[in-house]
Amino acid sequence: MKPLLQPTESAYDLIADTIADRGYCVLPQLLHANLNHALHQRVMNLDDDDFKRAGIGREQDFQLNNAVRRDQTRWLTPDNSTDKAYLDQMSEFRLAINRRLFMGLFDYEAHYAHYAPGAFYKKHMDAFKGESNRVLTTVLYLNPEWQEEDGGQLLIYAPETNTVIETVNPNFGSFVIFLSEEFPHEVVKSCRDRYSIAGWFRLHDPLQAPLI
Ligand SMILES: O=C(O)CCC(=O)C(=O)O
Ligand SMILES: [Fe+2]
Repeated sequence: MKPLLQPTESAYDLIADTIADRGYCVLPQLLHANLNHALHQRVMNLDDDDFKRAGIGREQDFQLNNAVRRDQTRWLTPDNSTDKAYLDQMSEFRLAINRRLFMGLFDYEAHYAHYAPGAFYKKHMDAFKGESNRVLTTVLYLNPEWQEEDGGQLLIYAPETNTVIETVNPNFGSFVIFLSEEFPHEVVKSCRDRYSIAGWFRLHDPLQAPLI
């Protein structure tokens, strides 16, 4: 894919200010329309076999897993040109946020997620302080013509409470960013096939390979 111009510097300014202020940010659009469309094509062309049932942390217990989440996932890899275009864009995003917020974001990992009709992901945290190096979560939604009654909303809760502060419909091109260690969230039961890319910016883990 050709290099993409979006997002603009002023979009990054807005995102950084909002994260610094509230810890999360919901954008109706972020990426270039061509990239959103390419990612949509890509996820629609993946076979069921390409996806794996998602697990929770290191927990391998099927019953428990099944009660908490029912989505299927597949990691993005740079050997696919569309995945690479998205990962490159997120690399630019990472540097833009680091320049503004000095968060020291080191790398990024992301997977496509498919919620079949009836699938959900119960209230959870993406990371716990000191236990993980995931610090900033992103979600890009790839669902044209989503209707309120299709369900599948992302609910974001105020830190350490049962109060929903944001309800996000998984509309095509919408992009959500939140501090992984601060905000409990859940995906309510989806009545339609629901597609997204969930990703996490991480800090450097000093126990892993040393920095060169
Ligand atoms: O798809 C979403 O709206 C959120 C997914 C999520 O919470 C996760 O994969 O950890
Ligand atoms: Fe999550």
